Amino acid sequence: MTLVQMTTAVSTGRTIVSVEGVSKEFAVRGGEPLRVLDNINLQLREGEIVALLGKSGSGKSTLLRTIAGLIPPSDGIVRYRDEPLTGSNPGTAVVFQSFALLPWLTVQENVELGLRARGLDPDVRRRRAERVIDLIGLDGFANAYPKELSGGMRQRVGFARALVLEPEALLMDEPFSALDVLTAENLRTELTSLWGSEDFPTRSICLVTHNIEEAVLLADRVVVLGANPGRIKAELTIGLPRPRDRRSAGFQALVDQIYAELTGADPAVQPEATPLNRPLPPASVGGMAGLVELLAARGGKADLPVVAAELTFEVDDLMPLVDAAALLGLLEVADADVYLTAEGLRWASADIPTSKELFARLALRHAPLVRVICRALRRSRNGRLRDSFFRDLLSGGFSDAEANRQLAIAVDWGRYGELFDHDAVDSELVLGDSLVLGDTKEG
Ligand SMILES: Nc1ncnc2c1ncn2[C@@H]1O[C@H](COP(=O)(O)OP(=O)(O)OP(=O)(O)O)[C@@H](O)[C@H]1O
Repeated sequence: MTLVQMTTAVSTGRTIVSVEGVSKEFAVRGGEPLRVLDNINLQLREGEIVALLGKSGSGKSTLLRTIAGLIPPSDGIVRYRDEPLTGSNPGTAVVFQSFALLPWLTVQENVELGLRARGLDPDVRRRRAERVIDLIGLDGFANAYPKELSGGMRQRVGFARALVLEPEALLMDEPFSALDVLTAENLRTELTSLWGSEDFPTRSICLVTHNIEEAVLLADRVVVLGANPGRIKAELTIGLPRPRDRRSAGFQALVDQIYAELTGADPAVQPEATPLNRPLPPASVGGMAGLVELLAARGGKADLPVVAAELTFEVDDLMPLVDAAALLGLLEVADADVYLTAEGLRWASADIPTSKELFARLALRHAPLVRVICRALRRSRNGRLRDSFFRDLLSGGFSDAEANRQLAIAVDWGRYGELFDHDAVDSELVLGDSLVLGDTKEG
């Protein structure tokens, strides 16, 4: 782990939650357990906002749920105010990405829900809920039902429902990511000003995000998790004064530095690549081609935050494309710069048949799921296999939605390389006629 002190030290307040040597494994149907968290040590202290940042699948949500006491660690201990947890964490409340509101209850009833579970008197419940509804800008909506509210207002209810419990530590799992850009930005700003106000009961916030800018905007400390299994790769103190200016040089330097931490290979972990431990980043061939062309037009090298800003995207929006192209060996990442490799340069200037052939070779070499599908199809009787066969294999390590997504990405890549295609009528994958398939080494 690297420890990077950026500016002044932040709060040295008392520890509210302490995560000590926590590991978490999930059982996998018919396979080795999946180790999602590995020896995590982390403290949430009074007076600080901590952002947990990491790529998809690095175990951020699992860590948050472990801190909340919603799932027990396989190893290690989580303490609230020095006491080991025996169930849900009494000092925390969680805001979820999906809002998780009960549609048949009004705003007021949704907000009161957690207080009801704590057995509070109805009058006390009502008064506390009204106060929070007011605080979070929902006054006038107490009797509305969730379906009558916009996404931003629904997430306000999500916040109110957590805050009414007056948690010492507020845990938030990508609370802004289901909102449109402007609404998300407004809510972030409001959260910052609530955090600075005297009547805000919460002493510490732990925010899960995969958005680097959001982490730098909000947090006092950013904890970067690496994947397979999730380990703390780096910890950065963000000492920029609030309110923070995304365009300032200091802000951008931190974004660059965290980007480098996030994409840098973790030398301690070199697992054998399989479809389950090396998922395909969600990027289409067209998207990768666009990125590679853009880099080629700049002489094969670019600073990612600059490219993102020019495209009016955030760096995080480009990351799946960058990850996918890096996985295939089309580009390399060093610090915040991306460079086309020799293969990347060839691909950028190839005619279509050459481009397809090169892509097929790279996908077979570097994309485990593409390789596994090709191998199975070549060994099948007639070059065809039901898609549910692969979906079932993937569901050993992924949710159903993620298994479908992995298969869809593999089909997009396989189709472009003419390695295989999907026959939607018969729900089968069908071996393609790429010349590359004749190369026994790759098959
Ligand atoms: N209950 C579970 N059973 C089995 N595997 C699980 C379970 N919960 C999470 N996982 C697996 O653990 C890994 C980490 O998941 P987690 O949701 O914690 O990651 P994350 O970093 O929050 O990802 P994202 O940014 O995509 O939400 C994933 O491979 C996921 O499929």
